[in-house]
Amino acid sequence: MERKKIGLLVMAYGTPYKEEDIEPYYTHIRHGRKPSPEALQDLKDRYKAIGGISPLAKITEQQAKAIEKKLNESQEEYEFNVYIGLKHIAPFIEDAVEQMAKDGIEEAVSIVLAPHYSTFSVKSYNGRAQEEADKFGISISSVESWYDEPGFIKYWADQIKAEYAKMSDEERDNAVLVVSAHSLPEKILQYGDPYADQLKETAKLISEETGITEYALGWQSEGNTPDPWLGPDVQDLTRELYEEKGYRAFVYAPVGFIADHLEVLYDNDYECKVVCDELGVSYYRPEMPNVHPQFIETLAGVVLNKVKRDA
Ligand SMILES: CC1=C(CCC(=O)O)c2cc3nc(cc4[nH]c(cc5[nH]c(cc1n2)c(C)c5CCC(=O)O)c(CCC(=O)O)c4C)C(CCC(=O)O)=C3C
Ligand SMILES: [Fe+2]
Repeated sequence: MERKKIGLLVMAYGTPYKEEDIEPYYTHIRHGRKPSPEALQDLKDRYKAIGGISPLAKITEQQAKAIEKKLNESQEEYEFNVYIGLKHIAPFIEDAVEQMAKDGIEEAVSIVLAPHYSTFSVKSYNGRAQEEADKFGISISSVESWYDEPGFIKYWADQIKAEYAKMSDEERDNAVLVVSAHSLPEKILQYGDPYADQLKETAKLISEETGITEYALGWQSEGNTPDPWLGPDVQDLTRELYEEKGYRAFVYAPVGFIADHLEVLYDNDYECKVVCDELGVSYYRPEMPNVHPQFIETLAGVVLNKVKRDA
């Protein structure tokens, strides 16, 4: 039987490919307003600190390819053709949809490489994809979130347990798990955005799966704007937890992200580590999902279920 052709739109944040891309990328994030020279230099310095440029571009591509491969191996009804569409750098979401149209794709499914839904993130990705697809008469069904998928929870639970296994007994008895996601402006809560509740649910499921009851929710990587952002920030939270509970080991699980990139390699591995070093406590950070088979299988499953449900 001939397989039905489906476009698989994998959307992600995007990252500069080389140093010269940093300014236009940052300008795009800021809705077309150029960053100040100081802010630009600060961002360049952070990329330099993680090795010059982010490994994210390569990882996003590997993830997209791996999901496509897994999907095409796991069933015979559909043939998935993957397209990467990025939010802040080429190939933009619109470029990917246009390419689908050129390739004769009529039906597509999309997924964002971020687990939690918010009006700031997933809604805007899906909206851009939908709008472009309408121009070409492509029908796209979009996955909205996958923060509570058992395979995703199991991924994190396994990695977290592996970190706890590295601890001395003394550390393990005095350890805390800090579960975090990218902060967003606090005003999202006024509109009933599910983002914060979804992070809470991810943390609860991980706690149930690992049996770790000492955990706290935090937010990280907040932007440089005058309005209030969701807190507590993971660095402040680290100090607070240390002062109030005297924990000796901190395990950071940035579950709002799924790859090694700036927010994890700098904001966790450098900034949180500095605080831990200052307090004299140990720093642990489980490996990010990247192309771990358990993780890829989970996302492929989510996509396939979406296609079957909407078929
Ligand atoms: C919710 C969310 C996710 C997770 C969901 C998703 O993945 O969609 C995410 C991921 C990412 N964010 C990334 C990079 C950046 N985000 C920035 C700034 C901002 N992010 C925001 C939100 C998010 N961001 C917001 C509200 C701003 C402020 C904008 C403003 O000014 O109004 C800035 C500007 C400088 C700074 O603030 O640091 C940079 C460089 C990278 C790539 C890292 C790499 O290259 O390795 C990734 C994966
Ligand atoms: Fe961001």
